[in-house]
Order: sequence, then structure tokens, then C-alpha cells
Amino acid sequence: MDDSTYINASLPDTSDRMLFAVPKKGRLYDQCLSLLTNIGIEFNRKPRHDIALVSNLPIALVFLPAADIATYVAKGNIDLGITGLDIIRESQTENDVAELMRLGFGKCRLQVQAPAAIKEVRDARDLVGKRIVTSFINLTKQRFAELEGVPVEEMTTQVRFVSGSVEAACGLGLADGIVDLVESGDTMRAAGLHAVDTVLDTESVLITNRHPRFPKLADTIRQRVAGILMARRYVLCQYNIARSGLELACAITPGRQAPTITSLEQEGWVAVSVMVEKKSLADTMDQLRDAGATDILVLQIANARV
Ligand SMILES: Nc1ncnc2c1ncn2[C@@H]1O[C@H](COP(=O)(O)OP(=O)(O)OP(=O)(O)O)[C@@H](O)[C@H]1O
Ligand SMILES: O=P(O)(O)OC[C@H]1O[C@H](OP(=O)(O)OP(=O)(O)O)[C@H](O)[C@@H]1O
Ligand SMILES: [Mg+2]
Repeated sequence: MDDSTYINASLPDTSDRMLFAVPKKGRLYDQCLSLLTNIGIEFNRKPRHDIALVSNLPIALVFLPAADIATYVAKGNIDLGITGLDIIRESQTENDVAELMRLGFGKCRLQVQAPAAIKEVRDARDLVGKRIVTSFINLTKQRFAELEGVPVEEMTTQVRFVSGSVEAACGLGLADGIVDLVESGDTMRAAGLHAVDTVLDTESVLITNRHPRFPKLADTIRQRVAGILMARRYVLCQYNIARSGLELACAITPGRQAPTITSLEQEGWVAVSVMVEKKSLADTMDQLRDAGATDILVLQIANARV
């Protein structure tokens, strides 16, 4: 037996399965679970168990703290994972993990923040040489070393780690500034802070080890996720239009590849079926109407393969 492998009879046998890590709690948890359901992954997680066997694919889900997932994937203990871009950068694993896809949720910014009441601090440079508290120690040191124009070892700014509720550090007198994630800004403002610099824009990503053990299965998951993201982004739009207006209508709705055009049982008219981005849908429908389209219908896309 390999010395590094420890066997516990109460753990499920995952030896022939691709290990897929998802955050066990926190901001990414709900959206990850909904994504797993949408891509057809079926599993039954027992209370207190962090490993769940997938019943319809040779996969075991491993529920881990989001902050550790990139490290496990980089080291090859886990094959596939979902975590934040911020965590990949902070754990300095970008060279050892392959980013398969950005997932469009968990979007926020890692920002340098200072007490809004202290008028002397308007810029991150005003915090150089001062005390900074953060959970993102590496990214923070890199940013301040950059601001100081020296290597990290020579920087004068003091960077200290705390594991959570970072926003409390200035009010409690531990820090002059902090570096933490901001989404709505509510937490920052509630703590009397304001942002003076952005270190990173982040969102959740699907990652694999650069030498995956199950490349075909990982690619199947990637394709399924891509299909779901597309289904969330587009709707199917159908309308009727006179042939004379078709060129203009197709310019308004070019589709992802091209519109599908079928003839109607009415001389000189066609039916068009085309994918339209949800974010521009209302505007597109107005334009189609002005171009002479009738019976404009919008259908949700439940799933897709692209
Ligand atoms: N407010 C937020 N909005 C969007 N994404 C966020 C937010 N906070 C964190 N994230 C993303 O989620 C990742 C995990 O952070 P999260 O706060 O969920 O973990 P945690 O601190 O371990 O959990 P918890 O807050 O429950 O203790 C972050 O690295 C970031 O990518
Ligand atoms: O800009 P907002 O929308 O207010 O979101 C930002 C907050 O969200 C995260 O904290 P979380 O709620 O995960 O708590 P934590 O600090 O205990 O991790 C992050 O660390 C910020 O505190
Ligand atoms: Mg958190």
C-alpha cells in the first residue's frame, strides 16, 4: 500500500471515481448545488459527510471550504473543482490548475478599504507603511509591494491575517486599512469603510488539475455546464414576418449561429426561430415589432449543448 494513502472503512470507496470539489458552505454553496442539479448530477449527501457518491456518473463530490479547493486541485488530490478566481490567485495555484470556465456567479471585487471618516486616506498609497488586515495575505502583500515599488521582503507596510469579519479590524484598532471582498458594499459601509483601490475582480470558476485523471469525464461536465450557462443567458424567440422585412429582422436577431427560417402557409410570409440574449430581449422585441414582425413569442430554454 502507498504510504500516503490512508484507508478508513467508514469512507466510501472513491478509487475509480473522478473527485469533484464544491464549496461546503458560504456564498458559492447554493449556486453550486443548483448548478449540480441542472447538469444532471444525482447524489445523496448524508449529514456530516463531506463526500457524496454520484449515483448516475462515476464521480464523488467532495465538499470543502472554498478557500482550500484550488490547492487540492493543484496538488492533484481533487480532479475538478468550483472556487473563486480570488482563491486561485491567493493560493498561487494558477500555474497548476486549468481554468475551464467562468461561471458567472460569486462576482465581487477584492478591495483596499479605509475608514471613510479619516480624510487623509483617499488612496491606497496613503496606507503604505501602515497596518493592513486581510484574509488575502499574498494578494495584499503583492499589491502593497507594487505600490511601494520594492520586493515583498522589503516592503514597510505591515500585513496581518484574520480569517473572517475583516471589516471589524479598523473599528477595533487592529488596522489602518483592510483588504476584503465587496459585492453590494453593504458590509463595507456598515463598518464605516470606503474603497480606495481594487486589487482584483473575481467570480467563480470551474477548474481542473493540469494533468486530469479523467479528461473525458471532466470534458463532459464542462460541456454540460456550458450548456446550462447558455440556457440561462438566452431565450428562444419566434415570430412571423413578411419576406420583404426578413433582411432587417435577421439583422435585429442574428442569433448565435443564424436564424432558422421556415415558410408559412401564407404567401410571402415566413416564421423565424432564433436565440436572443435575455439582457437585450425587451429592446429586441420592440425593434422586431417596428420592423413588421407579428406574433412574437419568447420561450425559455431549459438546457442546451453548444
Ligand atoms: N459577498 C460576496 N459576493 C459574491 N461572492 C462572494 C462574496 N463573498 C465571497 N464570495 C466568493 O465566495 C468565495 C468564498 O467565500 P465565502 O465567504 O463563501 O467563504 P467562507 O468565508 O469560507 O464562508 P463563510 O462566509 O460562510 O464563513 C470567495 O472567495 C469569493 O470568491
Ligand atoms: O459587499 P457585500 O454584499 O456586503 O459582501 C461583502 C461581504 O461578503 C463576504 O463576507 P461573508 O458574508 O461571506 O462573511 P465572512 O466575512 O464571515 O466570510 C465578504 O467577506 C464581505 O464581508
Ligand atoms: Mg465569507
